[in-house]
Amino acid sequence: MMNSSFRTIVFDGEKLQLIDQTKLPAELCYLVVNDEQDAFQAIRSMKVRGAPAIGMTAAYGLYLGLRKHAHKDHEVFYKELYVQSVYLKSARPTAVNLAWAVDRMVAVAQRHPNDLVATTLERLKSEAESIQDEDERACRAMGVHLLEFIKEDMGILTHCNTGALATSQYGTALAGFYVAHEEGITIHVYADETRPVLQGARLTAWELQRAGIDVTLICDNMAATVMAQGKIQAVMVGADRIAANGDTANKIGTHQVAILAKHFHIPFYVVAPWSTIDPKTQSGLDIPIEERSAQEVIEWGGIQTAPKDIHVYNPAFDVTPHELITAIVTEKGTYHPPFKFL
Ligand SMILES: CSC[C@H]1O[C@H](OP(=O)(O)O)[C@H](O)[C@@H]1O
Repeated sequence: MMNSSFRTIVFDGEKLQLIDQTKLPAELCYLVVNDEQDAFQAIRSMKVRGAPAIGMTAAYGLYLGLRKHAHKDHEVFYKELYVQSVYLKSARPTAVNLAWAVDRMVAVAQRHPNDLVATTLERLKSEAESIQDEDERACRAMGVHLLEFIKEDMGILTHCNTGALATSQYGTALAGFYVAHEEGITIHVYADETRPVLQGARLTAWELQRAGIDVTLICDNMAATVMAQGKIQAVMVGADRIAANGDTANKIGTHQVAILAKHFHIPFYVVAPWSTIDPKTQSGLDIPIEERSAQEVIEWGGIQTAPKDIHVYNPAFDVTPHELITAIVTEKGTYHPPFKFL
């Protein structure tokens, strides 16, 4: 398994700790999550982010939140389970992994309606741990599958952060880079800085540099230039929700990278665990897109970078139409067009 020097989500059976990703790259520090409210805040404020990571955090948050109600009677406990699950799912709307993980926790309780509250709590704890264990295995498998598309000396452009910080270990698209590195394959990664929250600059650049993988940071508006210069042979990105027809919601700016890749005849790969596929969502038109605060756009680190009271539009994600996607790589294998996830 990957010899990463950090773990994004650490649960010791009692206490949940998360890397506070808003502090990176200046500081690597952990915050403690005590209950569902802490989990909600950590997700909403993007102290933890990345589709699989927010799902795992919500699962643990639900367990920790319900632990406070261990002494309540069965009916009250179940009511609390439903209230907390709805609350946690509302923290961020786009990444389906969040609702998927919470629904999986609720289903465990529903499967054993006659259990004592203490037994249900044990089941919830072990379900949250299973979600994390499965994510770790899925990430490694995605990395192995990606080797089919990664060749020696290749230049690969990525957008946002899809690494160990966004998952339990390895990541999704970045899993391919880590596995290639383990195999002794040299790659040259170009990381878009990813305005406005800078996941590429703050997180991807930090992770890959720390792992000894060759990474070059570029501003988002430089992607066409590096492609035109022949530096990029593949684009690999993650996903927050993949609709039944393959339309993919990912970090804002992904769609324009996909358009550029098509223009320059560069393959464009989406890499995500199976839990990111939402067969109930027919197409990208049905994916809810989170809009975030204007503050993210008009200031950075407390410094004003735009006129006060300027109109701001800040969608956190966009949808890449399936026609622009060369293949979708999951832990189960690689899917080529036409995509049909039922
Ligand atoms: C491995 S999924 C990563 C996914 O999450 C990002 O969004 P955010 O930082 O807002 O949580 C982005 O869309 C990535 O592709």
